[in-house]
Amino acid sequence: MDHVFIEGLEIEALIGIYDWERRIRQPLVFDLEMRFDNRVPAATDDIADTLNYKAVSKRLVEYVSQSDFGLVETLAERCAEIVLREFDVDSLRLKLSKPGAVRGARAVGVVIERSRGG
Ligand SMILES: Nc1nc2c(c(=O)[nH]1)N=C([C@H](O)[C@@H](O)CO)CN2
Repeated sequence: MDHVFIEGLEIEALIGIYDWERRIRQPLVFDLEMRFDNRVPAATDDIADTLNYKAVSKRLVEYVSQSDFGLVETLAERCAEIVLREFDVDSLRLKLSKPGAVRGARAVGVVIERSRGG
């Protein structure tokens, strides 16, 4: 099966469990792999037949920029729900990285895999 992907989408958000984190915005990086049959848009060459990665990115930027969760787990789950509900995607893999959150690590975060209806 094919995928459409978004790699390294950087969005600033209020995120974290510590008091100091509630007063600043931090960069987050999103990587998504969304299952989608690309044969139709390949045959028609029509953007209307695609899973439009620009539209998905725009929606995530809109949502994440105004979010204020404590855990990256919660934000990742909400983002996956939005993509599955609002776009023609049956399943996806989403990696949410929080760069610089742990000294010595380039990034920390979560990877989740979700499908419609489970
Ligand atoms: N599994 C998680 N562990 C931690 C989280 C988190 O969201 N999920 N968050 C923090 C702090 O906010 C941290 O990022 C501050 O450096 C710690 N552990």
